[in-house]
Amino acid sequence: MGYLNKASKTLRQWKYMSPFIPFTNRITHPRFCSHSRQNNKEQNAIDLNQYPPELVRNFSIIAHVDHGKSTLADRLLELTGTIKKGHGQPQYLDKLQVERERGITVKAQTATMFYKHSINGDNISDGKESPKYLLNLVDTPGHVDFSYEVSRSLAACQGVLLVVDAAQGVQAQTVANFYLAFESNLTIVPVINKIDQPTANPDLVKAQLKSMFDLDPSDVLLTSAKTGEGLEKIIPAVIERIPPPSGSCNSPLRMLLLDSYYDEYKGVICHVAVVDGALRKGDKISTVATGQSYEVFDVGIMHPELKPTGILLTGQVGYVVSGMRSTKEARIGDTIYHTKSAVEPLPGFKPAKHMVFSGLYPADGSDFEALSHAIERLTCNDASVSITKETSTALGLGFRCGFLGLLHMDVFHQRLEQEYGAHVISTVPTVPYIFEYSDGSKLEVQNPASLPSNPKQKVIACWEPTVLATIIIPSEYVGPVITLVSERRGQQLEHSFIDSQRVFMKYRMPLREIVIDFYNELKSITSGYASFDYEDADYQQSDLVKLDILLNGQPVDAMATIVHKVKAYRVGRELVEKLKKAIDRQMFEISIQAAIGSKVISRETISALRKNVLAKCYGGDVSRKRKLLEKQKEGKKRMKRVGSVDIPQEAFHELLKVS
Ligand SMILES: Nc1nc2c(ncn2[C@@H]2O[C@H](COP(=O)(O)OP(=O)(O)OP(=O)(O)O)[C@@H](O)[C@H]2O)c(=O)[nH]1
Repeated sequence: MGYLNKASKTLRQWKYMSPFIPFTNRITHPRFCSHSRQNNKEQNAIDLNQYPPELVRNFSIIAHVDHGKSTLADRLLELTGTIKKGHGQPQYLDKLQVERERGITVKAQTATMFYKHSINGDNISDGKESPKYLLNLVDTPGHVDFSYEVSRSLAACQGVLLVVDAAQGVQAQTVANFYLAFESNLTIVPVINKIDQPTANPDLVKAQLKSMFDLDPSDVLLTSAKTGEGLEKIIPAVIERIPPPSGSCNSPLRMLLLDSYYDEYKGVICHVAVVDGALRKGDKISTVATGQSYEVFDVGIMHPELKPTGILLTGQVGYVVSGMRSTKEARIGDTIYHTKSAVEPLPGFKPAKHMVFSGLYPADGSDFEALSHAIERLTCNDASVSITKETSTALGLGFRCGFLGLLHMDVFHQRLEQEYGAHVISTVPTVPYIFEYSDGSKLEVQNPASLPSNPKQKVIACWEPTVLATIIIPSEYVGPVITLVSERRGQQLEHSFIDSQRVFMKYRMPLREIVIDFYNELKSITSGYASFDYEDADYQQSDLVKLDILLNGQPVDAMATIVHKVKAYRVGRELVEKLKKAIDRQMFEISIQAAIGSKVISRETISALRKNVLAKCYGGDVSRKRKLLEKQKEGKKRMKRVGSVDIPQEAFHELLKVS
């Protein structure tokens, strides 16, 4: 997290505080124009014509979570004068609330910097100045759920700074990110950061980098983004080791669409990398996906805020504002070209793979329209979520959403609540299963409720998605970790020592087993020392059953889940026990049952009793009584009535914890 997140947050805050100005009025609106006038001045200041591809370097900072990417990015921005010194430390107050609270980066951010440097004297002996380089830096998220952001960012780069914490050494996301960069043929500049820490052991980390990735210890840079030690060597290394972009200046324009978001004043803002040719303000451009033509109203760089330059040239990374009305028109990975000159599309990206699905319903059924609006706006800035409408007998109208992982799902919920004030109930996350029936038909199931409990056709086979999981731990925790992973049906594929104290393990595991609480458990049994990463693998055949939850004999579709047969009894019992604790006593007795088909496998009963919120309120303080009743009314908004049973929102949350 760092200044780059702050810059995008400021832009978004400004957007939400301002009254809506229709798109068509934006170009002539006084506020828009004064912004443009100011930007025109800046436009004069930066002439991108001075930066042919050989003076451009595009690089990402990649690392395991918390190894210091964003802090290092802040320091590089300060060093190049892109931001003022001192911005780096207190930036927390200005970041996205969700990122600040969790201390993680969620979205990759790009910034352009300028730096004077001479490579081996660069023939500047006859009094000429060192050439100035244009550097595009991309700060990426570290968490596994957002590795899609990392792989997209790498498409605009020719090299990476692979940052490793000097005390923690190589961790699971270091391995994953190294291979992402390596497979994309990028130049890797290894950086050992946090050398100021008392437990730092750079020599050990150098040895790990050599043994795991064959990186030469003499190429490793040592830094402390905190004290500033060693930072001066980073940019020269970027310029000298990372090659310039290789596109052709004389070919027709081809730009890769890296990301897009919606701004109420400017409309859709696309982040692009110019692969070939040049783009100018006023040009007519089209996208390969839609073929629609747009005029370029504004083009520039992120410095780190949007700075118009009127032009973007081969190898440069920047932003484009055209007449696009929705981010749906700006498909990430698409190729943009000059409308009149047809081009061969760029390879683009693999589409984001949704690993986890969950239902999202308004806590108060009458808020469906508001939730729908909030989701639509949020997905404009997070295109990696898939959304389809669905209906639940228990919860009414809602949405089935696909996420990149559980953290991504949590972040999406939190942003819906914090940025749009939407109160939602989410159903137990599930993974996409495949069921095959005796008539040969196959059904992909993203919502367990859609699977008939007593199907007409016999199920002859079920498949579940698996992942290749990487776990790195100190050797003393090997025993407990092996026990945990085998309880979660993992098959060991690899087990090796990184050095004398740490072990690298690779498993094939069912995705379902890691989405629910696996990482927390892994952290807790290893006193927080384990690091974990996964990539998706194939489907495997598995013995799966649908587990229904019934309240007073009525199945609650939103609580249905699919589990492995051997775990069904334990999961059924735990679900029923959790629900018993979470549902308040009501005026009548409530039976809670878990069932497979028509067979009940677990049951609990909540005895009848009215919860009297005024019970502890002695005497006649009317205002206090009123407050309690109001609070109860507010609480009821977050209740769902299934049949005659009121289910609090927390009951749905409790179900998320049963694996
Ligand atoms: N001692 C020390 N702490 C550092 C250094 N660099 C970063 N930190 C601290 O490490 C923590 C994580 O730093 P970030 O820059 O947010 O790490 P990150 O890799 O960007 O984290 P994610 O984006 O969530 O993956 C913060 O508390 C930083 O202040 C360093 O060189 N020395």
